[in-house]
Amino acid sequence: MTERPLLSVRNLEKHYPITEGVLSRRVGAARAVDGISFDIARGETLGLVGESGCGKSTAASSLIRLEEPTGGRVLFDDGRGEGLRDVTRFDEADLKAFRRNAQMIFQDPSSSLDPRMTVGSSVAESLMVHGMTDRTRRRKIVENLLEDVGLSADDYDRYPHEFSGGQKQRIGLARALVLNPDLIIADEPVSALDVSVRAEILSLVDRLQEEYGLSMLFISHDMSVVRDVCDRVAVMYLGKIVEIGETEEVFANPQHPYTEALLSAIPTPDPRQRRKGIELTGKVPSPVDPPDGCRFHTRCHRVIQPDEYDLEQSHWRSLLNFRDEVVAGAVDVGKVRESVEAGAADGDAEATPDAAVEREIRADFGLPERLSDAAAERRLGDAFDRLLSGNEDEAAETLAAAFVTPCEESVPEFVDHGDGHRSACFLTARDERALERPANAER
Ligand SMILES: Nc1ncnc2c1ncn2[C@@H]1O[C@H](COP(=O)(O)OP(=O)(O)OP(=O)(O)O)[C@@H](O)[C@H]1O
Repeated sequence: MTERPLLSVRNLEKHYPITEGVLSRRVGAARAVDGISFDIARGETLGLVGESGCGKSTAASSLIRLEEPTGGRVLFDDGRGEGLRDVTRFDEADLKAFRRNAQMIFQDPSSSLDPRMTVGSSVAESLMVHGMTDRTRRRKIVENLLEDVGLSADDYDRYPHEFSGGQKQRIGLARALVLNPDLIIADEPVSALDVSVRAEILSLVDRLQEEYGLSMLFISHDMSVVRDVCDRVAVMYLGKIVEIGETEEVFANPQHPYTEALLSAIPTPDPRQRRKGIELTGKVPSPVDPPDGCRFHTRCHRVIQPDEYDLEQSHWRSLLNFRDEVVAGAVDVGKVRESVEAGAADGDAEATPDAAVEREIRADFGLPERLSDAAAERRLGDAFDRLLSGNEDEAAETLAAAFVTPCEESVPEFVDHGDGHRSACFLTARDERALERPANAER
């Protein structure tokens, strides 16, 4: 992106305090947004995508200061010739002007419509708040706008309950556009709508964005929606952006395993284009206690093995899942033993019950009866011996010492893949290093 951005978000943070007791003593924080940075150029749509709970809505409400950010800067060019100014330092007057210039569209359009007000009055309300006293003029502007979003001027005097979900979202768009903003933040604008009307609303958003020269932050958990409307996409995981780049490039050439997993979940009717669905196993972490190192390592299907092992990748993932569960005290050997014994009572007798219990646990975690790597198998066997003889703490210690991924030992930096495509994963960092040769080091 060469031109100066309209919006530049720098290390934005929003941490919610976790409190305890009658005195509300602060005992921790949910790091909902934990240092994200991105730019949006004039006329550009940036998608912010990720699973539910990764911090997308919090990012939106913090950058528009519906909630006060905990840290970072939000730089916005309000067109007054002063260039980028820091929204987080705006006083009331500046904030009012900013909110006129940066509007939000929500998932549920009904929530922002007063059922007792005609839709025309609802849309016209902010014109009045921002000083347009001429009623006839207000009505004219709103009628034109209603037509522009695919409704009719006559709808001005109707009430919200008379409209379908899709039509209400059209009203939401009219409300957002009435003050001629430069930036729209659309938070899951089509997720609550019937599939049949989603495409209509998305193409309307696309047209309006072009027509009004809008910049847009488009929040969605749905990669296929993002592909339809966004010029660039930022993939968010547990409060952090893990990959960002032009939509086409990220879709064609995803660099982060999390992006790859999200893309693999997109249904496609064309069997030639169908990607193999990637099943993410492992613990889903909480923003209150995010994992060390790369935050995705507890679920990553490509989690890196240390040099000392040479295991099938899915077995390495299973080993780490097993380690984490044993360390968390979540493997109930007694229960497995009971179920194995019940099976044996049904005639499926086993000579060595411990071996049967171990087999059952291995199967539960997707671990084979023997790992192909002898050293790893020895250590796993050792941990099983301790676990099955009731020494759970020792088993946990053995596993924690034997199986460590480099992904949990340090935080991956962003790697630049060109044209603003960046991702933060040790795998790509390693590949880039492997490609670097002294001969072209000066490039
Ligand atoms: N007021 C709050 N206090 C404490 N934690 C919160 C608060 N609001 C959100 N969170 C937590 O912050 C994290 C991010 O939530 P957020 O709603 O921003 O995610 P999201 O990606 O927009 O998800 P969704 O699509 O479900 O809305 C979640 O773990 C959520 O539980």
